Amino acid sequence: MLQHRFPLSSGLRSARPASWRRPASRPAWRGLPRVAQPQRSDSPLTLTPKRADGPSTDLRVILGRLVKLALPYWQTESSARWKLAGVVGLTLATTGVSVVFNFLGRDFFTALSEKDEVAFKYQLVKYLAGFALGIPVFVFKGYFQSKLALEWRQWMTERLLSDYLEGRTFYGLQQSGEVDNPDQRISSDVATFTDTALGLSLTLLNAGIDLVSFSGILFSIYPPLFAALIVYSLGGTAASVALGKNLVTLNFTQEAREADFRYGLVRVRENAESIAFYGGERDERELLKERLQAAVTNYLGLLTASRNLDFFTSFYRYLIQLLPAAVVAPLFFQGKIDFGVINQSQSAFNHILNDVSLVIYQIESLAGFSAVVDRLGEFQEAMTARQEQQAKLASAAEAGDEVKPAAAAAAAAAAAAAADGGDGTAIAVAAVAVVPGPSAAAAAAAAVGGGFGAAEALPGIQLRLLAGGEQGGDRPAGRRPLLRVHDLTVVTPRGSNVLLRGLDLEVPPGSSLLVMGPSGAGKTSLLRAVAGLWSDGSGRIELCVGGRGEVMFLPQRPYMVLGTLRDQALYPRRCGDQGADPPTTSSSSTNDNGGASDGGTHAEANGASASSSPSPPSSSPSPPSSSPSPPSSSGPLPDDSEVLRALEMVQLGHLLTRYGRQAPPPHGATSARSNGNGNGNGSPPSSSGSSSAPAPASSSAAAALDVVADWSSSLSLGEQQRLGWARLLLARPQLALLDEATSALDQKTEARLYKVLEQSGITFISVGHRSTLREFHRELLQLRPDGAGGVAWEVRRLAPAAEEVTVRVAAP
Ligand SMILES: Nc1ncnc2c1ncn2[C@@H]1O[C@H](COP(=O)(O)OP(=O)(O)OP(=O)(O)O)[C@@H](O)[C@H]1O
Repeated sequence: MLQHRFPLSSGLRSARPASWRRPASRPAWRGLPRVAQPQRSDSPLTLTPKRADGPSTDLRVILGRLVKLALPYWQTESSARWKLAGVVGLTLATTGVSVVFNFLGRDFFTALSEKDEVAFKYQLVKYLAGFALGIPVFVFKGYFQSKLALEWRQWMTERLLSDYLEGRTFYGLQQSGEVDNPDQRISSDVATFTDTALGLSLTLLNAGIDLVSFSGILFSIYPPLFAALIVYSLGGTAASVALGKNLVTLNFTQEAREADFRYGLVRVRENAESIAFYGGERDERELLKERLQAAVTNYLGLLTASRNLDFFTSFYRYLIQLLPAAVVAPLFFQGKIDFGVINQSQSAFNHILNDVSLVIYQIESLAGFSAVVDRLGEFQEAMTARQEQQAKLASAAEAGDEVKPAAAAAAAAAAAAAADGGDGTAIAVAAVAVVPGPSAAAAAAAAVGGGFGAAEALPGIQLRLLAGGEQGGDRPAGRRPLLRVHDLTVVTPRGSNVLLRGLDLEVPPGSSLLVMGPSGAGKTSLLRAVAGLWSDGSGRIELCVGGRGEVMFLPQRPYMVLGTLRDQALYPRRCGDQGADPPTTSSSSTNDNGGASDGGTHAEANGASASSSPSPPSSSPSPPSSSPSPPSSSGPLPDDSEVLRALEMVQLGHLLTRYGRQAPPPHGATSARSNGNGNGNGSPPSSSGSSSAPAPASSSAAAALDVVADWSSSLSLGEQQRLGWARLLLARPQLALLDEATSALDQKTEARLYKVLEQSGITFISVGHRSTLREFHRELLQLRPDGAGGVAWEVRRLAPAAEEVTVRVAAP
């Protein structure tokens, strides 16, 4: 008899790696890949801290997550609803075809038993015709179902991706370690989810209709047989649910262990050179073996649990095989039914058994599926919580809420006290507040107790992106600070350690600030806070720039993207979305400070520090005439001539020669984006690209821009740093944050790069250890241990050297 039931698996699943699948011979396995639980945080294999509980086994939680994950696609996409209706129609048709086959089979076997050759031939033809018409229904149903699942998967993956990459959620999740292996969840778990959710829903629907159709048939043949079947299958279902319960946890764990193993291999690939230099192969092998062992051990547990369940399901399945024939046979012997009816009852019986025993046969698939639902639900909830938290901070910043007035008042009092003490050098003083108030109390506790857990009461750092007129009160445009830091306390993620406390700072447009201090003092963390990456702590950071794209960060080891040399130079402007997405800001508007340097004077007293910043030195440069003033980070993409010029300016011309030789033959012009410009006069690249009279870019140099290589391993660190500087010159943000961005360069190159940067009019803040950096900056923020486990800070004016003066200093 034709078996009409199609398994849940589809083409999608077969595209996934086959590792850890159960042996194909095992009958109960319907192909769902194993899904695992997050590891306990005490596991030596844990890459990031993970939640301490396991997967949820609460049916209500799982169902709630299932609905939240599944509904949006069908609610949003009307075309998907139509397609689903089509697939449901085909599913119903398969049941209809099954019923027809059931009757065809009855007549076929009856004709056979009656030795009626003519009737037999006729029934045979009818049966074959039924195959010809019915089988395509099954095939098309499977095809369209898989196609719809694939479309759903694409939609859902794109949605998760945009949530993940929006508002730097990916960074926050990585820092907090809330969810393990997000990559696995986005790629493999979504595929499993859509594939199974659709397959399972249709299977359930099919089973329901099937049950109704064949119950009628079986009931009409022999009601006691029908009743026995229902009792048998319901009892079996209850037993299999009890036996298969721990499969959810085992599946959950398996997925995480496999992801950890894979991630270990990826790290070896990404850090091949360092590992080779260290000769760390043995350690890597041991680590990978440990991870493999963890996956194998869990899988053995999974196999054992499946084996035990299989004992039950196999007995259940095979025990019942003879029952219908045995029960109905007496009726045949009594001549009450034809022989074909025995076959028909067997077929109907199997159908109903499959329908009612769905849970038993699919228990392992269901266990895997609920683990997937749990992982994806948890992931989505973590992203939503993070985005809500960011939105709250942004709206608090927008409302201009004063987060800690008590602390500010205390700081002002401390400032006054220090001024009374009068040591003659302190123009402004900031202090850790010592009056009651959540953040003040936490900061004070941190100062005394080393900071662990102390930051929990801090309300978070407010980062505001201001319109030009908002900041600086009645100060004229162009004299308002580009960056203003007010009473800032920075705390490491999860509040484990308080770093800077009560920092007050102003950076005027066109100015430059050098941040120095011992390793671990919190220099990079300050930049993270300014860039909006860290929001744990308290205080306010105001950026008077045109958008988030107007702040650019240059790390010590620049990120090398996959792609061409041009892609490297233009990163992250390739997609033309710069300036968008300012999630942590209160307002996004054009800044009237622009990139122009006016030597902005800051004499404003702020609430916390009674500051009276002196004017920046008179030597502060006006933007050089060769350097176009407005920032272009939101302008059109630089063309090839500008890219070439920027690379020349950061002394990477040799790359153009080297890669120009390897470049593929030019296609038409040098490049679609090339305009043949390139003046090579050493001026910063112009966003207009037409104001200068450039020499034509050599075609081989321009062709070098199309070369694709593994840039992070084929360029030296110094070259990568210079490429980072080229990015900066091309993006021309209003504010650049440079974190030891010249550490791998010789002093001559470093001096040249800073000169070009200063000429460009970009305001910059550098973090560094070399004393030679002082000559390229106007102010210095010096961090040093305060002797009580915290960090004291001091702001000094640097140039001209003879007039160096302390501008602000933290109170002891
Ligand atoms: N993601 C993190 N989670 C917890 N602590 C962190 C994290 N990142 C940094 N820290 C800690 O915060 C402190 C300050 O780090 P930061 O990178 O700001 O120091 P730094 O002054 O830039 O040091 P260096 O000069 O060595 O680069 C260090 O003690 C560091 O261990």
